Amino acid sequence: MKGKVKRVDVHVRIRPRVGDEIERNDEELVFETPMNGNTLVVTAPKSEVDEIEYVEVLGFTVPKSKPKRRKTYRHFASIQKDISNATFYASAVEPLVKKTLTGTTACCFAYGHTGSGKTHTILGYGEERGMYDLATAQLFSALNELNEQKSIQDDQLKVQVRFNEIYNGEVYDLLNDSAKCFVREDAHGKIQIRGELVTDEETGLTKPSSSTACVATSAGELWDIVHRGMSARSTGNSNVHRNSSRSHALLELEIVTDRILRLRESVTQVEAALTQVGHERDTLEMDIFVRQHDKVEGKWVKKPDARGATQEECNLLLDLRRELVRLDDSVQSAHGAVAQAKIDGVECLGGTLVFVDLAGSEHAGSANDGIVKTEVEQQECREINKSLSALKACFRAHAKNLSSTSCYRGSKLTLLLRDHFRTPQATTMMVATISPSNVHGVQTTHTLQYAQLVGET
Ligand SMILES: Nc1ncnc2c1ncn2[C@@H]1O[C@H](COP(=O)(O)OP(=O)(O)OP(=O)(O)O)[C@@H](O)[C@H]1O
Repeated sequence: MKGKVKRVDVHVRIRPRVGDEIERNDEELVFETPMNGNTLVVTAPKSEVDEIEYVEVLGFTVPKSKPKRRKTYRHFASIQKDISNATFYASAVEPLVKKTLTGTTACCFAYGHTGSGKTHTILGYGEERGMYDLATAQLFSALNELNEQKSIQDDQLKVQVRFNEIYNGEVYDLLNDSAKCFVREDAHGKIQIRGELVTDEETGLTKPSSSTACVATSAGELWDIVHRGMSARSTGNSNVHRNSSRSHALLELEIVTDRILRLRESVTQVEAALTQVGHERDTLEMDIFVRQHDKVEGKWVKKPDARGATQEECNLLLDLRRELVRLDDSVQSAHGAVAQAKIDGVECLGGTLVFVDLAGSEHAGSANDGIVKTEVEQQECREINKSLSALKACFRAHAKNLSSTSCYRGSKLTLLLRDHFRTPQATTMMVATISPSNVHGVQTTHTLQYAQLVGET
């Protein structure tokens, strides 16, 4: 059932009936896959509401229009029914891990309504190993082989993990007790997730703490880190009582070495010093300016008797400006050292695999869809819709290789994904999970409509 490979591949995964669906003996939707398996035709079972009803319109008796029982969805890379996780992995995720091992970025999205099989696919259950597990096993098997040829400890390949949750337009660090984070663009246009401002006791420099990044040297260690994040996701923190099905979870796995991590830390240190000195210079220049001017009707007007800066101030300004130029050079060379270490290292260094578990598709309807919702739930709906629309626009930009970055500003989710999507040769796939039960027919329609829009990019 495999189809053509595109930059954004959408795989539909249909699970068997489970639990209540079997007990209630739910009727099943009929799935057909004509046209090389890229198209899915879904037919709902016939029911009483399908009996033709007649209504009076302008004095004429006409049949009442009904929602169609048979719907067609196109543009899928594959449609897979009742298959094991291992089979799904081999066809849809293994190629992404291979891409990561060439040093580029691969993103894997999971979308579907609550209970449709996202967790079963991504995390697995019991004997059924999930995508995280199978992917990390494949990653570490390749890294261990490469590490055997490396005698220097600093160059041993490891995996750096970041795990964040986006709920109601805010970002939370799942590896730091769900602490709230801030998304910023640094001076080089890179997206950074930052925590609160902290003062370094040794240097006295104030800098934002970065979001937690844990380093794993084996698949077992990585699995423990992922589990820690998953349990933070299900419990939330004391300030925010959120429901994981209404949030997006973003797990980033990057291939690194101690050498790269140390060089990056030195970049952060120099950048913090640059910011501090820049701040001192700006404050001094502003003090001089304010002393020389009066504010008249909202405008700054130079005082007739304004005196220039003192000799001491001039000297200090000169020193600060010289220091800024020196630090700017240091930042450039620190960045250069990181880039060089990547070039000197193995091909896979910097390769990144990103898993995104999207909010349940049942929350992506209209905030006022007739179902009674609290104000918080309506706000959650609006945020989910906003982020999914922005994501769709970014998939489109990604597929067309567009250079514009404006679509990524549409939501925190897309802002966090921006650098991944824009990595040269980055690839993306989405798994849309659905249940065969007719009871979930409406949610299945939502999932497939969104999946089709993404697939046609
Ligand atoms: N492909 C599958 N084969 C067999 N059972 C499955 C499959 N997918 C899901 N299930 C079963 O269906 C049930 C619901 O699946 P799962 O928990 O993965 O849904 P979910 O979409 O992650 O829901 P939630 O958003 O609540 O976490 C589970 O008992 C799971 O084992």
